[in-house]
Formats: sequence, structure tokens, C-alpha cells
Amino acid sequence: MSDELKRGLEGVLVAESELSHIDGDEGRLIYRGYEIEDLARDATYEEVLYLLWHGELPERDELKAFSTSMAEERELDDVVLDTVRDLAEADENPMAALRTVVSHLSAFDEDTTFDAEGVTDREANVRKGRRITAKIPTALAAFNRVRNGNEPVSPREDLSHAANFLYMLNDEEPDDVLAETFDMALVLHADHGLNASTFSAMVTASTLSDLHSAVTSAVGTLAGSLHGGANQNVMKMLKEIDDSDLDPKEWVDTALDEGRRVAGFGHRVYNVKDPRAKILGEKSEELGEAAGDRRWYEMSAAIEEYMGETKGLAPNVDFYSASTYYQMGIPIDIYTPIFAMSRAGGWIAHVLEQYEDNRLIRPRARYVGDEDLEFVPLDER
Ligand SMILES: CC(=O)SCCNC(=O)CCNC(=O)[C@H](O)C(C)(C)COP(=O)(O)OP(=O)(O)OC[C@H]1O[C@@H](n2cnc3c(N)ncnc32)[C@H](O)[C@@H]1OP(=O)(O)O
Ligand SMILES: O=C([O-])CC(=O)C(=O)O
Repeated sequence: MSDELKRGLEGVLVAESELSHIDGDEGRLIYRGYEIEDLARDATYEEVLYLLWHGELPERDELKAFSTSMAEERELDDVVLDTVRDLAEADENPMAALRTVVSHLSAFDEDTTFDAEGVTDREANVRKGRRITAKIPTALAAFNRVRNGNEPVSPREDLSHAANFLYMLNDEEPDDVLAETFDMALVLHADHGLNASTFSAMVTASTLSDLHSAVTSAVGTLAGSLHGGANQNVMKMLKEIDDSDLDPKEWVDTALDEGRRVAGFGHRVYNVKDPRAKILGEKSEELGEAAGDRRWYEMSAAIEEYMGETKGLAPNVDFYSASTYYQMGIPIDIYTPIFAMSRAGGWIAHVLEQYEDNRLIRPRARYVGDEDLEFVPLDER
């Protein structure tokens, strides 16, 4: 047993996976062998889900059957929809609301079981995974509508996963640019090795707990500002700069002087620019160009340049997703739930993989507390 301490499990190999691979020095990301640039350009989110869950790219008829089976699962049970309304009316934080809803879904899933054999049944888990992935967008869009005083919009089966979400969010069918941009963002966020939320899902699954529990754990883990929560902090920063007299460099200097981290920079695995940030940066610029307002892209690019010069840090995926979503008119506090909406596909794929060859995940801590203390009964303390 090694006593070497690896804080934050940095660099520790804990599993074998066929799902995604990151080359942190080259800035390269692949899903099951396919380059992220190729998938972002040419594959839909549904194709990527099929790839992750079933191991290969689908043929046309396979994709059609898969997409239809997902679209048919979009409706929420009335009781779940009531919970969404209650959470929205209570002004719950959107990630907390999503965490509650994912957990609640298990009560209405016909495949729910807690016996050890049942929880690892691959076919049942693919069905459960399909339902969870299909219902998250419906719940999220309904939550956002209700908290703004609007009625939820029922899902449509004839739209893609991406287009249907925007339709339910805005009660308006998105144009092709919006639908394609959003679909691409979903593709880019679908999987990323053993990031913290995926690992959290795997730890939960490794105890032979069920898929809904694993995804619920993952939603809670993604929410933090060091992980998925950074995307909304990026947009808050851009707006703060825009509202102030400071230029981006001055804002960054102040933040760094105060010992704060600049959201959207740095990464545990990438030593260079995250390839997803490159793609989203181009999208952000295109959207600004089309709207005749390059402000958000230019501010972001200035921060990127300055962070590189002063700290040697490059942007991660959360940096340019922020200005991309903002220019698509998406409310800032649902950027992280949108990340979850996509990453659900990756979490489920990793849980399926974990169940295939399960071993309880249980590391150790080096004990640095007291020893040999004499116990004094309560009355004598
Ligand atoms: C989808 C995602 O989860 S991508 C990541 C999203 N999170 C963020 O964008 C939040 C900002 N970034 C960070 O906090 C970090 O870069 C993390 C959490 C992503 C990675 O952290 P780690 O691998 O643990 O790196 P660690 O925290 O040890 O940082 C290394 C050094 O870089 C500095 N650093 C890292 N990121 C930043 C940042 N964004 N701003 C300022 N300094 C930073 C740290 O202060 C530290 O400096 P020090 O050695 O002088 O103390
Ligand atoms: O891999 C990580 O640690 C964080 C990340 O970029 C992701 O989850 O997409």
C-alpha cells in the first residue's frame, strides 16, 4: 500500500474507460476515437449519445429509432411537473431544482429497482438513461417558465433534443442558427473523462446504488464554481466589466490582487487551451458579428490574452460557452443546468461502464489527527 499523497487525486488512474480521452498537452479531446472538432461540426447530440451509450456511430435507421425513442420520453409525469412548479415558485436555485427533479424522476420510472442485480441491468439502465436525458430539458424549461410567471410549454416529438429545448424555453421554434449552435454546445459538453461530476456518479454507482442516485450525485457535483458552475460566473464577470469603467485587464488585475480566481481559466488536465473553448470562441465571435455587437467576444478575447500573458493560464470550456449562451438569449443562471443537460449523457455512459466491471471506489486519507487520548465521560469534562 503506497503512502504517497495525491491531493485532489491529481493524475491518479482509477479506471479504464473507452469513452473519452483528453491529451492535456496537445489540447485534444476524443469521444470513442472521434475528434471533438469532427463531432462538433458534423454530429448531432443524439448521434453522440448513441456513440457513448452503444459504442459506435449509428446508421441512419438506428439513429432515427434512437431519437424517436428519446423524444417519446420527453413528457413529465404530472406529479414531477407539480414539483417543478413548487421549486420555481419557491425561487429555488436552478441546479438545486434540477438535483431534486432528477431524484424525483425515479419514483415514476417503471424500471426503478434497488436490488443489487436490478441496478446493474444494462438494458434497464439504457431505458432509464434515455428517460432521464429526455426529461431534464423539459423540467428545466418548465422551471424557467414558471419562475417567470409563464405556463410550461409541452415538448414536441418532431424537434431535435436541442431545438425542442429552445422551443420549450421560449415558446418559439428556434431558427437553424440557434438550434445548430445549441446542438453543437451539447455535443461539446457531453463527456470529459473522469471530471469531478462523472467521478461522483461513478463512486455512487460503485456501491451498487442505482442510476438515478448516480446522476443526482453528479448534478450536485457539477454545480460548484470550480466545475460547471464556472460558466455562469464567467458571464457575471463579463457583465460586471461591461457595467464598470474598468477595462478587462484592470478587472483581472483587481481580481488577482484580491486573490480571486478568474472563472473559465485553468484546468486540471489541459496545460493548453481547451479544444472546446476554441470552438465555442469561434461561435461566440460569429454570433457577435451577426448581431453587430462584438462586445462580449472582444472582452473575452482580451481577458484570454491577458490571462495567458500574466498567469500562463488558458480558457476552459466554461469561458466561451458563457458569451455564446448569452448571445443566444439564454438566462445566465441556467448555463450550468444546460451543462448538466448535456453531461447527463456522459454520466450515464460512465455508470454503464462502471457497472460492467464494478469495484467499490474507496480511497484512503492519511490520518493526521490525535491518537491515544484518554476518554473523559461527559459529566467529568
Ligand atoms: C467544466 C470544468 O469544470 S472546467 C473548470 C471550470 N472551473 C473554473 O473555471 C474555475 C477557475 N479555475 C480553477 O479554479 C482551477 O483552474 C481548476 C479548479 C479548474 C483546476 O484546479 P487545479 O488543477 O486544482 O489547479 P490549482 O487550483 O492547484 O491551481 C494551480 C495554480 O494556478 C492558479 N489558478 C488556477 N486557476 C486559476 C484561475 N482561474 N484564476 C487564477 N489563478 C488560477 C492557482 O491559484 C494555483 O496557483 P498557485 O500554485 O500559485 O497557488
Ligand atoms: O474535466 C474536467 O475536470 C472538467 C471539464 O472540463 C469537464 O468536465 O468538462
